[in-house]
Amino acid sequence: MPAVGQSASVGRLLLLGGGNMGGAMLRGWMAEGLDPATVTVVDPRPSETLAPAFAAGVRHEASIPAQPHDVVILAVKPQMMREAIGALTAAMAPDTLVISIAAGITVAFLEEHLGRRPVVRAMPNTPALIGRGITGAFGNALVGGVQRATTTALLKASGPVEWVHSEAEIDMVTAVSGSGPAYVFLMAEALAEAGVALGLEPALAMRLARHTMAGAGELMIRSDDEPAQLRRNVTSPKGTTEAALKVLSVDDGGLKELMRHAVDAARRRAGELARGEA
Ligand SMILES: NC(=O)C1=CN([C@@H]2O[C@H](COP(=O)(O)OP(=O)(O)OC[C@H]3O[C@@H](n4cnc5c(N)ncnc54)[C@H](OP(=O)(O)O)[C@@H]3O)[C@@H](O)[C@H]2O)C=CC1
Ligand SMILES: O=C(O)[C@@H]1CCC=N1
Repeated sequence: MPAVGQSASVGRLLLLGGGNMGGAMLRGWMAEGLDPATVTVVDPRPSETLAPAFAAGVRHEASIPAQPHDVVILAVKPQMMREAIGALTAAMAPDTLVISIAAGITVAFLEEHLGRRPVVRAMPNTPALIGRGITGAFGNALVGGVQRATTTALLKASGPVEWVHSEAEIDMVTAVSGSGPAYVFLMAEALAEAGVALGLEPALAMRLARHTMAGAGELMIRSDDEPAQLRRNVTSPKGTTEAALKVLSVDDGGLKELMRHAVDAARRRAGELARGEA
């Protein structure tokens, strides 16, 4: 799969929503060599982090331009989607590929408002900001090999792309990896706060927590061992880790059960967003 900058098939690209995720994706494409002149960002108030992209030649529009694009990426909040895509068909041809990253927004909703066309639901996550994300993707029946290759070329600038077989799985991906970075950051906050409670100086406790989370994360990616084995490697019999893990109860309930509840709440929330609940 060529990098997006070498892919001739991407064509003219319209990014609707230049916020956190839209901006992160745009920076990834530019880092991979995508020609800035092929990209238009539509956002009345785009993130300031997009200023270098605009300076490099990415076009900025406050409203949807009436010129057809080959690929449209929807990166506005789910609650804004209906309003934001109202005039979008003016920027599309019948075969324009639509890629939505909005949590909960269904293929059926997009087909209803944009017509029957190739539609991909994708779910990236914020480590995309540093090219270390992971994205789940699902395409409707009109997404064939060409559209799949274009989508993969665009999404893999943020990290690996995992195509799933059913749309329901996208809500599950959202709950696990889309929202997942927040769970990791909460764990870092909790670890640092626990260190402070023991008596460590706060800045030191936070450095210890950040590096521990980041180092353990990197080890999980680079090691051939499963996370459970990496955990066992830290846990000396009758040692300090064992004492802590008894409190976290890793094997029967505890953190694992809490995580199941949390992830299920995220998945159910995706369903509420799909039903248009605020
Ligand atoms: N943040 C995350 O971790 C992830 C988010 N997502 C999904 O990505 C999407 C965007 O999220 P995120 O980037 O965090 O949100 P942001 O609020 O950072 O970005 C959305 C951008 O869209 C702009 N906007 C609002 N209305 C319109 C409109 N009518 N036309 C064009 N642009 C508009 C917003 O402007 P203004 O701020 O002025 O309203 C903002 O700049 C969401 O659907 C979310 O579900 C997916 C994966 C991870
Ligand atoms: O919280 C949200 O709804 C979005 C989708 C996944 C991560 N952030």
